Amino acid sequence: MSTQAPEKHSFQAEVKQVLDIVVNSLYTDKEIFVRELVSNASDALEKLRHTQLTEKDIKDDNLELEINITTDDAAGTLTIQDFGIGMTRDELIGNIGTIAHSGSKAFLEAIKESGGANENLIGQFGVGFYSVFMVAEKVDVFTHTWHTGGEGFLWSSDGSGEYIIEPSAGQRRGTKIVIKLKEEHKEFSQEARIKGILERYSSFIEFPVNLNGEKVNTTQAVWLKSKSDVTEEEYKEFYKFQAKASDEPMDWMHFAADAPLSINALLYFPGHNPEMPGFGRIDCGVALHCRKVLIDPEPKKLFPEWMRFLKGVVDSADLPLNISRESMQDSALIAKLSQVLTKRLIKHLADMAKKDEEKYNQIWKTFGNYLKEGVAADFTHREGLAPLLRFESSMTEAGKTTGLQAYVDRMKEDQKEIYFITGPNRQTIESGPYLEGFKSRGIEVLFCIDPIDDFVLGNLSQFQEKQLVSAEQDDLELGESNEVPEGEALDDASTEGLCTWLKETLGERVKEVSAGKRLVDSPVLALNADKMMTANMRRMMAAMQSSGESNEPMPIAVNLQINTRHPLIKNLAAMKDSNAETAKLVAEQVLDNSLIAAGLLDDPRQMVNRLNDLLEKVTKA
Ligand SMILES: Nc1ncnc2c1ncn2[C@@H]1O[C@H](COP(=O)(O)OP(=O)(O)OP(=O)(O)O)[C@@H](O)[C@H]1O
Repeated sequence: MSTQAPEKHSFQAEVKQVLDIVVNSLYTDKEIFVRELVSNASDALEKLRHTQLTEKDIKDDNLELEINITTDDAAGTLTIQDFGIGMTRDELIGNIGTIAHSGSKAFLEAIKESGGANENLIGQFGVGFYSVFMVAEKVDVFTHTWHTGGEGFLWSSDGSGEYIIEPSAGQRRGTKIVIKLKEEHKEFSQEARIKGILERYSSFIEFPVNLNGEKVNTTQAVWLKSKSDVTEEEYKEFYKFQAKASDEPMDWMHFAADAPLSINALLYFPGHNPEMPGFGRIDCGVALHCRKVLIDPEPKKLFPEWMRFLKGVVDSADLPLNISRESMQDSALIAKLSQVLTKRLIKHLADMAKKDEEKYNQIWKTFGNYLKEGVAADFTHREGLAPLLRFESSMTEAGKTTGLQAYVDRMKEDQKEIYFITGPNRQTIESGPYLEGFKSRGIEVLFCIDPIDDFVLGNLSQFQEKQLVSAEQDDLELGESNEVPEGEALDDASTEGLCTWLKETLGERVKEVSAGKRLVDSPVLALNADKMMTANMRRMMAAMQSSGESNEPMPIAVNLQINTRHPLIKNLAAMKDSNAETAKLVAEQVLDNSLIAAGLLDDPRQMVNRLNDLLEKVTKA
């Protein structure tokens, strides 16, 4: 028997804030608290089942692993009891008096950012239990931990700011939550109301759920059934239950195999991207089971990092039941599981891309960034993932994409490389000078509009033994143009003279100046002299540096190609001898124009002053 007296505690400041939001504004749909508490009860039973595998001194070991719910509309109460793991006094304080999860702060910020109520947030940040205070006048939590040596406690609160904890003798193992309902929410003490909710939310709970002594769920593991026995509705409902989601899944993959491993997997593509910008990486949301017993709800090594957006369940009868989460991390079995499932998922996507392009495009729009991350970082599956990449290109309509395979299929026989151009959007790429040399030769170019695209293609480096090459690169062999260029070109001597003069005049700012074959309409083109770094990589590195201590612009090395048919270049060739002072200003300006088109001009101030000088000269006449 304990000698501890009732103790009053204050909720942690953050809990008070969370409570305030949860109670006053978060949910319009009050009934969600039932789902939260029943799911906590189920988690507690799951933990107990796991503990039973390794521990001996389990209190009330003969108790059924079940959830008992009772309603009492005369008293206006609802009681949810499980014979699960229970809580010690410290666990009570740690789990439901404070928010131990670092998620609490993120939750509060997410609420602020999203501008208020958002039901998706609650599951993600683990404030589930507190939802009970939307409907409760008072909540009593009676609990006894699983260990025979432990004690029973009562935790009690009206949710306003404080709670009490006192010893409570005669408790059975597990947790019993007695909810005294607010007058206006008495409906939740009616059996019919609760039954309706349980039928919707609890049908997938792995333990019997009894309402006033009658079982309401049909204990079933959807992932172990054969595909033909599961309806579309069941798949969707199971997703909502498993991922604690309120949206519908975009797609799912239900897969069973006996060799090389026994695997049953049900993997979902959520209805939206679960990773919110600014909130860091999410953890893997696919739970690992062994013959229906939960081994780990968020196994770290089950999948490569880029697959973290998936939800669902993997069950393998080959896993030892008592495998610990730690030893699981290094298990060869897990590595094998991971390999089989990852390959299978990639195949699922490849099949979808072939059979249902529209659906695949939707998946690509929402989860494409994860697949790109896979290509960039997952060496093992890079080759499998590469055909799944999608880009706009010079041969697609705006907003439509193409894959690398389709690009290769369209390539002309003499084209050896796959080309890509980086830019902030399609319009900028199309109006820039880089594309014209490709267009005039009928060569397709992929548009890298997402800042990480050229990094991804750089890492992939080749597709079907064809090099992936940035169109900014200087030494491209594009072959002869199909278009007959207009106008006379400068003769060789004048061209050489102009190139030498430009190099002297522009000094360190250019590495080489030459007459280029790529240009059709533009006077000059700045080409990347640095093979290792595209202009976009340079921009990204500059952005990283400017957020650090150094603000020095990164050195630029460009090779300048001139279009010897362009009137501006021809005029300049003459002007350098007749009016050297103005010609120098024009040369500098022409270089800056090409750097702007390349996205390489760091500081436009000098250019603005020079333009003013030039305008002054023009307006004088
Ligand atoms: N019936 C229960 N038995 C044992 N422990 C419980 C029970 N209900 C809650 N807890 C403990 O309280 C913690 C907090 O519960 P809460 O519902 O607020 O968040 P959570 O369940 O961790 O997160 P989420 O709701 O996102 O799953 C749980 O992690 C668990 O440790």
